[in-house]
Amino acid sequence: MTQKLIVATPSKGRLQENANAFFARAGLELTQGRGARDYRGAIAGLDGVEVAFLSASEITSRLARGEAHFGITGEDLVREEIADPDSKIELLAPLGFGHANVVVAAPQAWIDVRAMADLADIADGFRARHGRGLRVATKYVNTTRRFFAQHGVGDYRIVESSGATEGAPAAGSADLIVDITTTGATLAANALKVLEDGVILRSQANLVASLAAPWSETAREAARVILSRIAAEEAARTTREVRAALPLSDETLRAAEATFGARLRERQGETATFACPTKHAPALADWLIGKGAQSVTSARLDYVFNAGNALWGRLAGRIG
Ligand SMILES: Nc1ncnc2c1ncn2[C@@H]1O[C@H](COP(=O)(O)OP(=O)(O)OP(=O)(O)O)[C@@H](O)[C@H]1O
Ligand SMILES: O=P(O)(O)OC[C@H]1O[C@H](OP(=O)(O)OP(=O)(O)O)[C@H](O)[C@@H]1O
Ligand SMILES: [Mg+2]
Repeated sequence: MTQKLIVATPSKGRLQENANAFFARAGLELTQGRGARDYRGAIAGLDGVEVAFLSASEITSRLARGEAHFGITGEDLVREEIADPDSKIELLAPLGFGHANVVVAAPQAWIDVRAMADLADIADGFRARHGRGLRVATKYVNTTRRFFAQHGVGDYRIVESSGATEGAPAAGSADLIVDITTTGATLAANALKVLEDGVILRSQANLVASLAAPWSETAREAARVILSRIAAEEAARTTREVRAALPLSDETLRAAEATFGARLRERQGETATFACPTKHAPALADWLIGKGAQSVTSARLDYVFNAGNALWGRLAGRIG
């Protein structure tokens, strides 16, 4: 049987737009089935691929069950929803969007509680005074249990909350919360503060591969092609082709590489073309002018394909 490669991508929420842009940059055009409610699609020009449009949380559980080969989801969800993630999935690449911290936050009015150790200290007295233990509102149940155990906080109860978690302390349904935050605006609006050592995880969206999925020949070949495009786009984005005419000694070339990470790609007469990390291209240009170049150009590249495909190499090593 030819089992297609299933790629799961967010169909709603914070990650959707950025995930679409990520695939588009890599030259992978996602097409969606007829109705707007159809959650299945394809990638233009790639036969062995089926795309599933799902929520980030559903993507995570399908990766764990091996019902999708690739998925885009937040690391926070991977750590929360998958027991022993290292054996079930591979985080192939952080994607630079969907940044959010999972944090422990308490009412600002709790002036004696600044750090996790203070929380451990008040937990016992809290029961004596209030006749019950601390209540923590969260949807990150497993993450909370692990983190509280590491910090010696034992006497508490979790109140599961799937929405408007930040409102729970003011509403009286919990004493503190564990939730995700980016700007901190929602916490501030609810008069909550993050404990000093209360950042549990700095999360971002990742390209995740399932180790449990059926890796047929068809799925492998499609995965190899997709990962080579993704790697080529990433290499292009992080590289500039910098060109200048000037006399170049071996010593100058060595200095360009050592100082700016710029490697000579081609030389024609006095004109040299360097492949330079994007972040160092302006400094390299300055430096080349200092060495006698009259003008320096820097050009973007669409794709840089390399014979070795490190992303695929890593995945292939794990799926055997
Ligand atoms: N404020 C935020 N800023 C950036 N990324 C976030 C933010 N909130 C959540 N995320 C990331 O996006 C993931 C999905 O969250 P999002 O709120 O978009 O999901 P959703 O599809 O709306 O589902 P839910 O209804 O459970 O919130 C989170 O797990 C996290 O990785
Ligand atoms: O720190 P901030 O920038 O204020 O962001 C934090 C908020 O963003 C997310 O909610 P979202 O907007 O996704 O709504 P939801 O709770 O309905 O998912 C998260 O659950 C927080 O409530
Ligand atoms: Mg949300």
